[in-house]
Amino acid sequence: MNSPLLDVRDLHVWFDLERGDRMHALRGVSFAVERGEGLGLVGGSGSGKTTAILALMGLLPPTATVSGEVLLEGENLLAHGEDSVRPHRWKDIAMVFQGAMNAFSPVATIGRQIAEPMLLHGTVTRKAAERRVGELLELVGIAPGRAGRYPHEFSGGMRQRAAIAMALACDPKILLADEPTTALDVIVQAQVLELIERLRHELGLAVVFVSHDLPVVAQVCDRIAVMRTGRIERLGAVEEVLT
Ligand SMILES: Nc1ncnc2c1ncn2[C@@H]1O[C@H](COP(=O)(O)OP(=O)(O)OP(=O)(O)O)[C@@H](O)[C@H]1O
Repeated sequence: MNSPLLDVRDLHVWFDLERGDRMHALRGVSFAVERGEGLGLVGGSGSGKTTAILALMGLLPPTATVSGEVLLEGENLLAHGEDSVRPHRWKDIAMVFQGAMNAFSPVATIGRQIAEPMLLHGTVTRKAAERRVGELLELVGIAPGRAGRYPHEFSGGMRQRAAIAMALACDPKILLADEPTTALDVIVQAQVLELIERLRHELGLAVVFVSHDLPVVAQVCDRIAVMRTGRIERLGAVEEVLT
């Protein structure tokens, strides 16, 4: 009964390259994440961190072949391709993309961009979406009144908070955050880390925190997985891995 929230088993990813070559990017990755837990995924450039979390979201490009199991509360998101993952994407498992703070369109307000996915799903009225945007902004420490502002009126740290708010729109159980503090200065980075920490505690949100920066990850995670060339080389409590 006590199964983990997320249980990743023997995950492999191959990318088709030109001339029929294939690149074996993930080579049997296994890890579990408990409810409310913070797991850090660290490793150098090209070690497979982004590939791993895109595989969990079912968002790899069509050139990718995936094998293994991604069990979310016991249900395998890889069982039947897109049909298996679609009902859970954003609703149960959500992601903040690398560089998300720079991914907002310059021509629409932050509030509209956060509301857009909710309106597209057609599950909420415009009024309810507006209310939810206000709640989400408040949750990440942005005054709801700022929903009508444009991205260029926000600092980098605020745009990153807004990107996190957007990922939380459907109240997921687990958030995958790809380098959420890279490109922020040290003080703002600390504020975003603090936010993620608070969300974990307030919402009982599990977080997979992807970074190349071990000390940063150590601040907000319970356990750390160290990746190298498509494999998890070490996995353990923060103190264990740091020593
Ligand atoms: N679409 C793709 N087609 C071919 N190879 C890819 C593709 N995406 C990633 N790769 C390769 O897979 C390996 C893992 O890349 P990935 O982006 O997951 O690493 P990463 O650990 O997230 O690195 P970074 O910290 O630089 O983002 C790399 O060798 C990369 O070149």
